[in-house]
Amino acid sequence: MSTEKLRPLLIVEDDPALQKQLRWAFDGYETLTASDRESALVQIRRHMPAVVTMDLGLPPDADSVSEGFLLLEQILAHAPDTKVIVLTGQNDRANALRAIGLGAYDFFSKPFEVEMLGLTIDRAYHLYDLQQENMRLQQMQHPDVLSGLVTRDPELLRVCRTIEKVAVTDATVLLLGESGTGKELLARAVHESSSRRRERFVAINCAAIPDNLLESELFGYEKGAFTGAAKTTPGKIETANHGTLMLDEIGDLPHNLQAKLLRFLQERVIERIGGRQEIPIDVRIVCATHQDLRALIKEGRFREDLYYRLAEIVVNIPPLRARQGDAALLAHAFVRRFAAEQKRGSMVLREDAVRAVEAYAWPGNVRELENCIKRAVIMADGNQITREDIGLDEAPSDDVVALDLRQTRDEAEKRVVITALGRVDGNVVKAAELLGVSRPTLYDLMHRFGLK
Ligand SMILES: Nc1ncnc2c1ncn2[C@@H]1O[C@H](COP(=O)(O)OP(=O)(O)OP(=O)(O)O)[C@@H](O)[C@H]1O
Repeated sequence: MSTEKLRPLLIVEDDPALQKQLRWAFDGYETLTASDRESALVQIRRHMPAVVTMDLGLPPDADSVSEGFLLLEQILAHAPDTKVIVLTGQNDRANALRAIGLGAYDFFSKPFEVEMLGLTIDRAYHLYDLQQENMRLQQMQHPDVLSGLVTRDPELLRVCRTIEKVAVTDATVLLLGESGTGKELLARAVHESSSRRRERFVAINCAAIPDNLLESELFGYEKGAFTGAAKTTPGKIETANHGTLMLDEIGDLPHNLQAKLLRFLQERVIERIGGRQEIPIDVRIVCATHQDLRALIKEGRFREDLYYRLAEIVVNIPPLRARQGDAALLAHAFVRRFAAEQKRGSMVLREDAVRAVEAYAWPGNVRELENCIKRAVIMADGNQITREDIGLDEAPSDDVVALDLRQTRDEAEKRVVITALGRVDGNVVKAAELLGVSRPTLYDLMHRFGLK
């Protein structure tokens, strides 16, 4: 049996018989079905299918095409690269052309030949793949937007690859990580790598604004909506229209605004405070928090339904202390950057400073390290930055990773030899077999390590 994963194909069709026929005909794809607009949008958000076939006449009023057109617009607003193939009624050329005008990929009038539809679907996937590949190549030509991010940690490098992949979709991204780990840096990277990069990136910190002002900050207000509302003012959501909105510290969003944000995410329209007009907004949401949202949900402080809307893609950013080798790497990079900014010529970190940086736990993560190095560059007398300039305690020697390869290897070998001898109760013949070395070699090793 082939283990290759089938590609998702969404079939939006309210007639169960036709739905079944299409599923059966296109079993080379992972067919997903939806019989109305709401469930189709759920499938789109969840699976991001490259190709969708949709009936224009959908419930509640299957005789009209209004739901179908609304769905078409919503699919293309959410995932503009999706290839939507519209199925119209007989002799319904006007609606077919209108659908194409709105961005549909192709249309078929019912009744249609399933084989023809199949060919069109295959071609749509092919075109989609070409366009994605093209976009990827273009991005390679425009240097990596993550190039400002310094890391060699495998976990964070994986995060970067995820960011690059999801950036080109319109999926909502939830960044989880301690304060100062680089959440805003990655949120900007999502924006810069997306097709929205020429539009605005707007960030709002939900924890930094008093609850009573947050609603007007987010949704804006009309002139006269409350005392002091001297003129109509758009909120951050509206300001970010067509671009990316970063909701930082989303875990601190008060309950009433959680409900309001959820409504916005479902309907993608806002009403300014004191306003009556619904304003459609097309914005990509990236949110971030250092809090454990699942724990907040259990405590009843965060809405579960909102969590699932926001957590389409969840990215966990490791704290600096868990990233291997990153503290020293970043410290060197920051020295270069701040020395250039302060016009201090070339500056270097002395060995004792590097050891201190490696040994410290950095509870404030990269931001703390950045501030610390900036201060040290200003404070250092010569062009060498010492541990004292950095203001960290002397590194306790056993906390520092030994960088001597021979010593590390010796220690590891000694540990393994001792373990092997212990396991076979000191029998050298058996221990040599266990270790896969000859008896004389084992005697040599035991001699070297002073083992009897
Ligand atoms: N890997 C990295 N390479 C280079 N600079 C970094 C890296 N990570 C973070 N920074 C820098 O560290 C500082 C803090 O990062 P950022 O503001 O993105 O963190 P944050 O997680 O959003 O913090 P908070 O939760 O407190 O808002 C910024 O100046 C950012 O440019």
